[in-house]
Amino acid sequence: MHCACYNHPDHLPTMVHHALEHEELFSRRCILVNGPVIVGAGPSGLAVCAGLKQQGVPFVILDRANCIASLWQNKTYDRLKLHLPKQFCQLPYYPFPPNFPEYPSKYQFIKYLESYAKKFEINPRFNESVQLAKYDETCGLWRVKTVTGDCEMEYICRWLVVATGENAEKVVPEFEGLDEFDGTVMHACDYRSGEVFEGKRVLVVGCGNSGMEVSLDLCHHNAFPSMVVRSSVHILPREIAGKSTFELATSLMKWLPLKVVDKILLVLASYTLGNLKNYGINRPSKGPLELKNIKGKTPVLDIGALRKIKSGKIKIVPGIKKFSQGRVELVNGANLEIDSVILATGYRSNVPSWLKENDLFSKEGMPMTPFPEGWKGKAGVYAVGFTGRGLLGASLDAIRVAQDIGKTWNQETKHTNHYVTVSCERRCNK
Ligand SMILES: Cc1cc2nc3c(=O)[nH]c(=O)nc-3n(C[C@H](O)[C@H](O)[C@H](O)COP(=O)(O)OP(=O)(O)OC[C@H]3O[C@@H](n4cnc5c(N)ncnc54)[C@H](O)[C@@H]3O)c2cc1C
Ligand SMILES: NC(=O)C1=CN([C@@H]2O[C@H](COP(=O)(O)OP(=O)(O)OC[C@H]3O[C@@H](n4cnc5c(N)ncnc54)[C@H](OP(=O)(O)O)[C@@H]3O)[C@@H](O)[C@H]2O)C=CC1
Ligand SMILES: O=C(O)C(=O)Cc1c[nH]c2ccccc12
Repeated sequence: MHCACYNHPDHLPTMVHHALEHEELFSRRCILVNGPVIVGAGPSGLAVCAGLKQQGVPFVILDRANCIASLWQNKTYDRLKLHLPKQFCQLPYYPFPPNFPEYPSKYQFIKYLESYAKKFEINPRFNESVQLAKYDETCGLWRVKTVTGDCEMEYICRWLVVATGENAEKVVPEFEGLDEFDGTVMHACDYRSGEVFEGKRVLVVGCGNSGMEVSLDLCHHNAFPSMVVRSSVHILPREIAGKSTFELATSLMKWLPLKVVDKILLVLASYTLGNLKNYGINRPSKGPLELKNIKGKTPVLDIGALRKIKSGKIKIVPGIKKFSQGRVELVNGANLEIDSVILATGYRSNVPSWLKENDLFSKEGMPMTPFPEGWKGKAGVYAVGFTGRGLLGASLDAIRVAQDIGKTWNQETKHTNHYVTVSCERRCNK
């Protein structure tokens, strides 16, 4: 079998060579990486790579998709714009172009990410899905197994950066009778535009930012959305008196405890939005920032859905009991005739399915230690972009991780000039 060694350092411990000469390892193509392997070429992975590039640390970055930022390119609706003002969404070392609007569109954001990858010469290996990553104590290195097309690969490296995101997989709950339902059923990640739903009665399940914005987009295309609010939700205006609510909250947090900031936000929200109970929307008992912190539930930043709710264009309905042909029965006993269902039921991390035996991630695939400490585990494993704080949190993680890896890498290379990149391809014994 083939064994390609990327940037193979001359003085790599001899243990590695022993490990390489062993059993099943050679049933697949194996690559020895001098530097970290980064899993995921979304904003988090790209930001880490930029930091590494600046310090001269070589790396390999992998993505299961055929492009960078696949969440943004392949799994979002056309009308999507960033929710937070641009200064909270740019990645480190390379700001947004000055002509970007306050809330860039997804196309502008993708274009920026593409120029980011180009600027830092980041060339991910695409269509390569990580199936398993495991720390091998015998050689003190990570083994990262991937599948690409019909081919299996194994990367061997000292550092592993997990950047697969909080939104790696769609959540699709089970509903009684949904297989009997004869209309279109799709998850919000497959929704592009309401054009194809014109004149249709659409049940939107879920009232997070996705549910709200899909419902709003359906209104723009003359469809008839009903949105399921099974529990409660915080809706905040995107701006208060012309100033971004997120920015306001961030500034207040510097001076006041979180619970006090939450109180202020709620007073301002009720002043600007009114009492939402009248429309069938209850607020959770915990405040918006507290809930985001403890449950990861993002408050809705309203960009127009609420007006449609108030005008009755978006109907609010309670939880679902069951589906049948052409209809849904709700927990209050009401029956609705519907043509289509859009599941805006959220996303989850996929880390537990591929990262084995580590001290960093919980069984839900999120860091066990809360922000800002959850970025570093033992034995060279790192997490980037799992802070529940969007792109800003990802950037902070990325800076820390790149610096931490860069420090060790450069310390070690100071003693020797051998860490120059020698790319070699060699045949293995088996
Ligand atoms: C609709 C939507 C809108 C959002 N808007 C905002 C916003 O305005 N502002 C904000 O701050 N945040 C926003 N977010 C949050 C979002 O999580 C971040 O914007 C950002 O995409 C996170 O970047 P990431 O690189 O951590 O994850 P992702 O962008 O999800 O990238 C992870 C990458 O990992 C790859 N991957 C996953 N599993 C594997 C595997 N096993 N092997 C190989 N590759 C793998 C995926 O293909 C993907 O390309 C939004 C999220 C959604 C869903
Ligand atoms: N423009 C932007 O910046 C946008 C950002 N986003 C971000 O993407 C991330 C994901 O958002 P989103 O996709 O909305 O997911 P969320 O996890 O925020 O929301 C999921 C929704 O689905 C509901 N739900 C789940 N299961 C069921 C069920 N069985 N029956 C009824 N309702 C159910 C939840 O209700 P419950 O609370 O009761 O569990 C909740 O309302 C968030 O961080 C969000 O901010 C999304 C869209 C646009
Ligand atoms: O994670 C998201 O989806 C965002 O839109 C960014 C975000 C991070 N932290 C928040 C707190 C309140 C509102 C939005 C966000």
